[in-house]
Amino acid sequence: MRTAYSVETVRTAERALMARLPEGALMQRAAAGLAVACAELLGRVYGSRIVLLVGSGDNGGDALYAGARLARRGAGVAAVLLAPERTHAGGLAAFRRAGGRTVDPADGEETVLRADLVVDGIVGIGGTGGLRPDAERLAGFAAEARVPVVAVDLPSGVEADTGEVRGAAVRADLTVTFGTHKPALLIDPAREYAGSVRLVDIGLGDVLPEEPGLEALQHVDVAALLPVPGAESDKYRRGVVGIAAGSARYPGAAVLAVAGALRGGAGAVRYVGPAADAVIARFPEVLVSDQGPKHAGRVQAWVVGPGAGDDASVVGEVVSADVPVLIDADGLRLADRDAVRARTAPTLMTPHAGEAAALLGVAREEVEGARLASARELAARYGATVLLKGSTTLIADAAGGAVRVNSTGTGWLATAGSGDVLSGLAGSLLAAGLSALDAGSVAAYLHGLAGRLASDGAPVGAHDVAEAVVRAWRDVRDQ
Ligand SMILES: NC(=O)C1=CN([C@@H]2O[C@H](COP(=O)(O)OP(=O)(O)OC[C@H]3O[C@@H](n4cnc5c(N)ncnc54)[C@H](OP(=O)(O)O)[C@@H]3O)[C@@H](O)[C@H]2O)[C@@H](O)CC1
Ligand SMILES: Nc1ncnc2c1ncn2[C@@H]1O[C@H](COP(=O)(O)OP(=O)(O)O)[C@@H](O)[C@H]1O
Ligand SMILES: [K+]
Repeated sequence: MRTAYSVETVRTAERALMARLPEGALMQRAAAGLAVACAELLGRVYGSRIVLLVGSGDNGGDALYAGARLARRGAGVAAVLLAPERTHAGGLAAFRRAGGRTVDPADGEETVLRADLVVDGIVGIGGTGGLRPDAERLAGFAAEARVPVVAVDLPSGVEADTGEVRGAAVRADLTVTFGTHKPALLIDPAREYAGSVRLVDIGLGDVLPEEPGLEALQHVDVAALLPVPGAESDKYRRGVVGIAAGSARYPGAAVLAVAGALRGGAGAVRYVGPAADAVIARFPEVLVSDQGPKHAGRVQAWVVGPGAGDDASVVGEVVSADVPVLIDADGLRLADRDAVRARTAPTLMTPHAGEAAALLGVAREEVEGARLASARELAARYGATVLLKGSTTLIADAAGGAVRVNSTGTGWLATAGSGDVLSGLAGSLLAAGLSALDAGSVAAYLHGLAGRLASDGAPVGAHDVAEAVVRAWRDVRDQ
């Protein structure tokens, strides 16, 4: 499991750890890891030109100590000091002792343009808001120079706790982060600014609380959650998932949701709705009914909404069922909030940013810019687990606790109908007995991976993604 902690938690843990260690020890660990990462990126340290962008806090201190290490290995290291009189004193002294030179910000452009590597030590977890104008100017030179940029702890200018980017921020190729990931390194849009991320162990693990703010499942975690039939299993014990989806206008949504459901581990898939002919023609193994959900026979979970059109009665019937329910697409619009809140069995809602925005009464951009807060808010309002789709998918429980984040996907998944596959897949996992949080996060993980496998860098259709779920499943199982 990859985890991220909030700034407040990191600071508390750092204080606890620092109390046990000699002064400056943590910063030295951080700087040592940072220097190693820079050296690896450069390939050859001796004779290389490195420019440090140094802010007035400890983030700049890390950069200076790492710069000192690199200077001792023969690099030519220059530091552009944004606030010379408030620069980390110990770091600056060490940097100068090692032969590093300081540069006035006025000469920053020329220095940065000639660099082989730029180290962004402007601001880390102490930053708020986008970069200030003087810092933005320097970051602009680095972008212009097209040299590799290594961010210290975080790309400067992003909001550490939320992944929001409210103004200018550094775009890094690599971010070397200390002790633990910060939420911004896992959530878009900030995640995109971080480039690849390397975690340096500074000993924080022992003092961080058990529950993180954010967690990202890895192959091994997903493998442990996959439902596997035992010797005594039969199709009913494995779970039956009901799909109430599709309409005369959108029969394809039903087919795609069923396609996802067939690959999610349930023992049987029931379909109810007006697209039964299309479903059965494509998947003869599905039990179809043209009666409403109440008359469809027993299921262990329902999926309602994909391509459903305007039939609120079906959504109402499903929402009143006493089994786990996944609500997607049109179902989100049609579901009565009080009825959802009144449910006692788990509810998983799967909006994309536009649907979440409509439910929250805000603009789509607002949700896209503040994904974590939006997912949490929606979960609280509906008393449900919310899976917010997008380039990074977030899954938040109403009760709070760690929010799951998934980034296995690819932009190629932004194709019509791929969300329908996801809802069927997640519904099937719900029927197989996973909690809403686990079903949502395992489904997002497999769906994202399936998208990558199916696409391999080329366009895919949603049905390709559904078919590739089996390969994703095996890939996870065989890790
Ligand atoms: N604690 C530890 O044990 C360890 C901590 N470590 C390191 O310390 C970092 C945290 O250091 P920190 O607390 O000094 O804050 P930091 O991120 O340098 O920022 C504060 C400065 O930024 C400025 N500033 C703010 N916003 C800004 C903006 N938008 N644009 C521009 N500037 C802005 C602000 O200026 P001011 O408001 O004071 O004028 C202030 O001077 C952490 O990320 C990690 O790298 C590691 O060594 C491991 C051990
Ligand atoms: N840029 C992206 N990177 C990764 N995954 C994405 C991206 N854009 C969309 N997706 C994923 O593709 C799926 C699209 O679902 P959705 O928006 O509901 O589409 P549709 O309604 O057409 O089925 C979601 O699983 C979403 O997380
Ligand atoms: K930084």
